[in-house]
Parts: sequence; structure tokens; C-alpha cells
Amino acid sequence: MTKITIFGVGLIGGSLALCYKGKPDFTVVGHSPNPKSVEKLLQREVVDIATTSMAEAVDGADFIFLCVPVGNLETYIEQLVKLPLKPGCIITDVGSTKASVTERAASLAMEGVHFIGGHPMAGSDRHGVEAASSYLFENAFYVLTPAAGTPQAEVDRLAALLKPTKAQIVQVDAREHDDIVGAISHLPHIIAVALVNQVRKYNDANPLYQNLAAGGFRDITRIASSEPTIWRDILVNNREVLLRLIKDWNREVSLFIDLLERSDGEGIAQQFRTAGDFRSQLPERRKGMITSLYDIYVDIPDHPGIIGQITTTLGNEKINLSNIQIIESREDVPGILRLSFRNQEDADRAVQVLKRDYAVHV
Ligand SMILES: NC(=O)c1ccc[n+]([C@@H]2O[C@H](COP(=O)([O-])OP(=O)(O)OC[C@H]3O[C@@H](n4cnc5c(N)ncnc54)[C@H](O)[C@@H]3O)[C@@H](O)[C@H]2O)c1
Ligand SMILES: O=C(O)C(=O)C[C@]1(C(=O)O)C=C[C@@H](O)C=C1
Repeated sequence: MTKITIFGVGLIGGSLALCYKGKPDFTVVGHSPNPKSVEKLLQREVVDIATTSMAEAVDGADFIFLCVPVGNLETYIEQLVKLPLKPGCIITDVGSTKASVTERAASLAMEGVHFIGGHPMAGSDRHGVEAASSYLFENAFYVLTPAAGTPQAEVDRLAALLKPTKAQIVQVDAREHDDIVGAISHLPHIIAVALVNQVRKYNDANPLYQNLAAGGFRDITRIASSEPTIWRDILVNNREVLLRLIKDWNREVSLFIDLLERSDGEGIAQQFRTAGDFRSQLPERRKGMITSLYDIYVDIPDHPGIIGQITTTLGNEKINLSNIQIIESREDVPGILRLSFRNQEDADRAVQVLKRDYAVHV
């Protein structure tokens, strides 16, 4: 029996737990300092055992996953190494930055125990165990950042354990990871938030901005809805890389200022061509990831029971709904409901059924 202990059973920790829960050879233990969260984990059957005691959680654990915010990772490692851990235990984390945690762990004396940093490159703008899914990591890259000196056999042991996530394991140096992920994940979050806040200020003076915001704005700003404290920790932790990246970003913006000042249409088109060429080489959106749910949008009139009617209609047609979210509901405009499905077929069928009674957008 392999015992897996997870600290911080939220979106990522909960999704990991669900990859192992119910499989015959695994026991999954969840830890939270909050007794109410412990109760919730047991009620939702995300873990086999849940406890508020760190010592109890790690007792006999073969693998320990730290899935708490980046700002708490180092404190957890410092507390863990003071506890009696099973010889051969591997401690790993899922934090979105890797240099500081990997270096802190390497500086601590760990007898018979190894720390190997980890980062699944899959996630969502949602958070909490409610948003967890065993499909989250399917086909995504999962980065491991072993420190120099970590035996490859231990890295292989962790990679083998991660098989049920169906993720693709890659090994990257921790600092290189932070440079790359800074550019492809952290900087985009900053840009999305800054853009939304820019438009929000215009909207304060004229609410038509919000009403006209359509596909383009939604596509580039989804991640602006991510959990603020999780992102506070990530950005502060990777600030040196980000300050450099934002300077480069300013150069890209200046390029556009220059092209526009000179009305250089061909220069602008060329920027789109080079960007489009590079973007077309990105890996396909991977099915199975939460972010690859198939979304449709439904305008809903503001009257009681409407959401129940919609879910009942879908249920009667045996269409499986994965997630439902009210994006906007105000007295003077119809609300918008986002319905998410696991596959294109369900999304298409939902459009057919719902468009009889509602305005549906894809
Ligand atoms: N959200 C993503 O897209 C994503 C993707 C990959 C990795 N990560 C990383 O995963 C980790 C968890 O993020 P998440 O998205 O699952 O967030 P989450 O908010 O869904 O889960 C965080 C969990 O940690 C617990 N927690 C919060 N503060 C705590 C504290 N001070 N002490 C102990 N527990 C605490 C919460 O109760 C929750 O169970 C972060 O380190 C994040 O950088 C996030
Ligand atoms: O899809 C999203 O919402 C994400 O933000 C996922 C995302 C990313 O930027 O790609 C965010 C943080 C992670 O550390 C890894 C993945």
C-alpha cells in the first residue's frame, strides 16, 4: 500500500488526490489546519483520511505533496523535516515557482528523505477543492526540478508515482523553469489583470464598455479571474524574473506605439503574421484539462428558477454538464450563464436544445 499525503487539498491538491483515490494500492491522506475543511474533504470523498495534525498526516507516508500557496511552501518544508518521516519518503510540491523552494529544501538536512520540486502545467481560474478534477493533468506537462545531487532513481520513483495523472513528465532546472514559466504564465496573468483594470476604469464612466466586451476580451482576460492570494504569492516570489520580463514587454508595447505613430500598416500586419506563425506551432489545447472544457454562453432573463429550468432541460436530454457559472446578473441587463461540457458533442447538443428557448452563444 502506497501512502500519499497532501497538504492543501484545493484545486491542485484535490485534483491529485482524485487521481489516486479509490485505486486499490493507494491510501490518500489530506491535511488542513482547519477542522471544517477536514470535514469537507471527508464528505466529498476526495481523500481516505483527513486530519488537522501534521504528525498524523505524514506518519508512514511514502510521498508528501505540498499543494499550499507558494508563500507557505518553505515553512511547510521546515516543519516537515522536524517530524519523524518514513525512510525513503519523497517530499514534492506543486508550486508555480521552483527556484526558492528547491534551494531552501536543498539547504536543509534531510536524513533518508528527498525533496523534488514539481509543477503541473495545468490549472484553472477556479480554485478550491470544489473545482478539483481527476482529469486536470491529463496530457499536460508536469515539470520536475530535482536539485543537483538528487539521485535519478528517486526522480524516476516520483515520475512513476505520477503515472495516474496521465501527465507528461519533464525535468527542468529550477531557475530555468522560473524564467520560462514567468514568460508563459506569470507575465500573461499580469497583462490580463492590467488590461481588465484599464477597461474597468473606462467602464466606470461609460458602462457600454462592459456590454460590448465580446470574444476577444473574454479570451485574453479569462485568467484575470484567478485567485488573488495564490497569484500574489507567485508574482512576489518570481519578482526578479518578472521585473525583467515587464521591461521587455514595455519594449513590445513601444514597438506598437511607434508603428501606430507612423501609421505603418504593413509593420502591424507583420507583427500579426509572426505572432500567428509562432502561435500555430503551440501544442493543441489538450482534451481532459479543466481549461479545455467546452463552454457555451446563455443569456438568462432575471427571473426566479431559470437556472433550475436550464439544468433540468439538459438533464432530461441526458447531457452531462461539467460546470455552471453565472458570469453576470444585473437588474437592467440579462445575466449570462457559462455552461461547460467535457466534450464538443455535449456542448453542440446543449446549444441545439437550449436555443429553442434562449439566446445561446458559443
Ligand atoms: N491554480 C493553478 O492554475 C495552479 C496550477 C499549477 C500549480 N499551482 C500551484 O498550486 C498551489 C495551490 O494552488 P491552487 O490553485 O490549488 O489553490 P487553491 O486555493 O485551490 O488551494 C490551496 C489550498 O491551500 C490551502 N491553504 C491556503 N492557505 C494556506 C495556509 N496558509 N496554510 C495551509 N493551507 C493553506 C487552502 O485551504 C487550499 O486547500 C499553489 O502553490 C499554486 O502556485 C496552481
Ligand atoms: O489555465 C489557467 O487558468 C492557468 O492559469 C493555468 C496556469 C497557466 O498559466 O497556464 C497557471 C498557473 C500554473 O502554475 C500553471 C498553469
